[in-house]
Amino acid sequence: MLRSKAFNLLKSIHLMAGQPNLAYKGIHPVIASHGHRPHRSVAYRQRYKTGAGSAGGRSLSAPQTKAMSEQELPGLLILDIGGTYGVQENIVALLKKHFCLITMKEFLANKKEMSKKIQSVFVSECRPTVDQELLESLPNLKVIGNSGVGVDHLNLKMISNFGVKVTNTPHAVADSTADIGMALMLASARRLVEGSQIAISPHTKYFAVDWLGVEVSRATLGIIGMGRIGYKVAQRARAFDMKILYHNRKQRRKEEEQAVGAHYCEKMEDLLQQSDFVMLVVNLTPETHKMIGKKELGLMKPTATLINIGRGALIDQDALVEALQNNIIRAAALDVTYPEPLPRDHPLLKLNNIIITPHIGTATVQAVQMMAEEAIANMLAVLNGQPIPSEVFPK
Ligand SMILES: O=C(O)C(=O)CO
Repeated sequence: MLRSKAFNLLKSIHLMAGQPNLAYKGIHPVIASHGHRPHRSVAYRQRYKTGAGSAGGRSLSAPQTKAMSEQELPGLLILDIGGTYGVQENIVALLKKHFCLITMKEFLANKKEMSKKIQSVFVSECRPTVDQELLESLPNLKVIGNSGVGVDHLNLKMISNFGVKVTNTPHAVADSTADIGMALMLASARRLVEGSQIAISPHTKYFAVDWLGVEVSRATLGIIGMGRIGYKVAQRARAFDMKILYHNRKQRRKEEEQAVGAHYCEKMEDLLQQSDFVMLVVNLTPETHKMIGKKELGLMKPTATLINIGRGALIDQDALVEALQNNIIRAAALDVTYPEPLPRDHPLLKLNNIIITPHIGTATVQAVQMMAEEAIANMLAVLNGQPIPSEVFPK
């Protein structure tokens, strides 16, 4: 119901703007209009009322923003500027067009005054997060804008009890995360990391036959979680002539299934038994926690590879270590682990049939920019009392 409402909304926006209707293809106006260029389309401005073309509501278009002093803009709490957890300078500049930025340090130094000003918090996936103490000290907080799709680091129920909304950025992350899934699959299949290490090592005598890989082309890919990202993975896999299986816990996706020629497996077990590559693309919830354990790994082919671009805790890592050590499965390729990063003495790091990347699903110049834009649009919608493009609700 909600999905179809959102779909119709996006559809009408595109029609209004005289653009081809991309919404049905899963292409969000932000992404569709931006590509690699930081340019806002009319559709984007109308939709999110951030540009000169916006009408009705409180527009934060360039002239109005100019007229407002920084102090008049709604206060937005960010962790920091720069550094490991901080917001990058270009994103700071973007946020500053619409908000009066307050860093955590500034907030803590002057809690009394700052707490009244702060109406929104900008958080990044998996970063130090919003706890009860912080919520209690922000009486005017209305929205937490998460930059990223996964919100498992936020206690949605508790936040909602404070009357605060949470939003995420499912559209902005989809392409880059699907790309990293493909990159991990290809890298693991063709043993790219090992190959690179050998090529740059002092040994000059090496033979490709010593580290044969497996082919991705025409192999069977089992996608667990055919949501927006899973579907994008399937679209890419089609170009490799892969046979695509998928399993969704709740909802069969017939339209997407037909569009990419995927086969639905009602039972995850069937997918695990038949796939050469199994890719996890699901959110972490109590139901999906450790959904891949000893039993599930045991069902996979000994020649199969497990790829995880969801969250680390979807997999029982002890069981994975055992499976990789005993060649129960061929290999694993993980963009996510728990914790992140893994302790340096973790047994997963001692294996040679694994690739681990440091949660870089959305680590592209474009995705970071688009996530910030989507988060801004969400937060402004909440503050302006407008329909919220991507709100996340507690279960
Ligand atoms: O958007 C997210 O939550 C991600 O983790 C992408 O890698």
